[in-house]
Amino acid sequence: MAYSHVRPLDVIPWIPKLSRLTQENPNLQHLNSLRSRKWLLLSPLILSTNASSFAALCSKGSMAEAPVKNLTLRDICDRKVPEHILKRAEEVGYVMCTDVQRQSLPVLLSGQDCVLHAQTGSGKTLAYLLLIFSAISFQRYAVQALIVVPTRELGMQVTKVARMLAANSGGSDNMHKACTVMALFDGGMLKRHKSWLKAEPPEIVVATIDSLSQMIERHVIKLEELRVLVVDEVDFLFNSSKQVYVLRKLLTSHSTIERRQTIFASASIPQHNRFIYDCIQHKWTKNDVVHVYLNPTEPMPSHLHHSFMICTKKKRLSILLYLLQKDAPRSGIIFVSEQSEKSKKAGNLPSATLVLDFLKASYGGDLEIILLEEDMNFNARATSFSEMRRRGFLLVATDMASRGFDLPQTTHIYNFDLPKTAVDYLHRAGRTARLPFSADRCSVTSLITPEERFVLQRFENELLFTCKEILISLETVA
Ligand SMILES: Nc1ncnc2c1ncn2[C@@H]1O[C@H](COP(=O)(O)OP(=O)(O)OP(=O)(O)O)[C@@H](O)[C@H]1O
Repeated sequence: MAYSHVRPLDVIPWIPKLSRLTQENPNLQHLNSLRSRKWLLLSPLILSTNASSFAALCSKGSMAEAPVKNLTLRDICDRKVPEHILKRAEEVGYVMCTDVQRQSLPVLLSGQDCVLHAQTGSGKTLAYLLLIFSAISFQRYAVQALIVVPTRELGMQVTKVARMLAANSGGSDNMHKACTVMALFDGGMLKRHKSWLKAEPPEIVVATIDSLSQMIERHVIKLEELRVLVVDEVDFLFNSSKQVYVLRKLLTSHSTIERRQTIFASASIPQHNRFIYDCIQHKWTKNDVVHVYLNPTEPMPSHLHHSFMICTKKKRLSILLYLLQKDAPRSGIIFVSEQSEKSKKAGNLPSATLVLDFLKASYGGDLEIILLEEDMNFNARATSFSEMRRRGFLLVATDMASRGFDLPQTTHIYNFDLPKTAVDYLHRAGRTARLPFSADRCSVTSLITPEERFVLQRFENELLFTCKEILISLETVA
């Protein structure tokens, strides 16, 4: 079901619309009864469509059968998003709306603040970028949209999509100024950015919190003209003790809710009702913020297949090799945990090194073996990232690769080490099954010890999925 759960507090701005609709149309009378309940289920998209189509949806009683399912991006964005941006989106293959785009774009384009809460790989990035292109002026030299991201790699991806859409924004007649998108990530380029920001401020900035805070402190970036603020992977940023202070300041002191539209996006917002309450209380968003919440009963894509294999720590490497040979992934990610201080002191090798060295010595397949972890320097990380985009890969990575990475050719995820939390599991799993209209079955396989079975079971209960055990005779594995 594609409805959003909204508390009475959040629903206040919608009530007049609801009562107008029910007066106009007797089919909707039963909705009145909902008002007396503690929870109200309603869809912002439905409320923004006309009364008769709303009635049709209600009488069918299911969004799955709704006629609006086949909307194109143009149906929703026409005359709101500049024509050349829409054309460009179509050229690169963004024609039909994904579910989250269908539900959120009417809300976003109406100017309301929004919490975008939908599965990994559902297309949240394009939804907020289309809003940005509708809200900024291409003729003004000022930072008008800011997208805050947790990692440089996610930032590079968002920048790439934004630049792709903005290509040709200057128009063939050269009459208009082209829209510029600045990537502001830590990594030694900040000097050049400083002059750029002063001389010719870009319309859109994509930034990590650290670099942004440096630019704000030095008064290099000016946010007076900010129209749209997007915080991507919002739960991650609010959870990080390093980032949360700057983020709060950005939301309340460096810009104000009256002048900007605020969008928070993530596939996981634990205690989302509490979060929305906080958004309003702390004035991170306006009071009528809309929570667009898709698939609450299915937080992960349905075409994802989950399995696990029980083995001892000693056997894990050879089991991993066995699985890689059996699965023959198009591309795959092997997630390992960061090494603990205790393990470092004991002189053990980190999982990342163990797996990398083992695969380099024994894999023998066609895929490129690549490492990506927090401790790598900027250049090494950038090289790994661009290599992954060029060919099939087996990426060995810590959880830094679990948020927002969009590598659609990834068909298999392996949890060499089990993630710490269900939210981490969800984001790791979300690095596959990312092609919105594909029916390919992708998979997540966890290698666990017998003692870890109950942890995985807890994730299954929390994320509402079932994990199947792979049973093989361990003797068949070298
Ligand atoms: N309308 C569309 N038509 C076709 N492909 C789309 C459309 N919208 C998005 N995509 C593609 O879907 C993939 C996932 O999109 P995106 O990265 O925005 O997901 P997300 O919701 O931000 O996921 P995550 O929560 O993991 O960051 C991308 O490869 C993107 O190009």
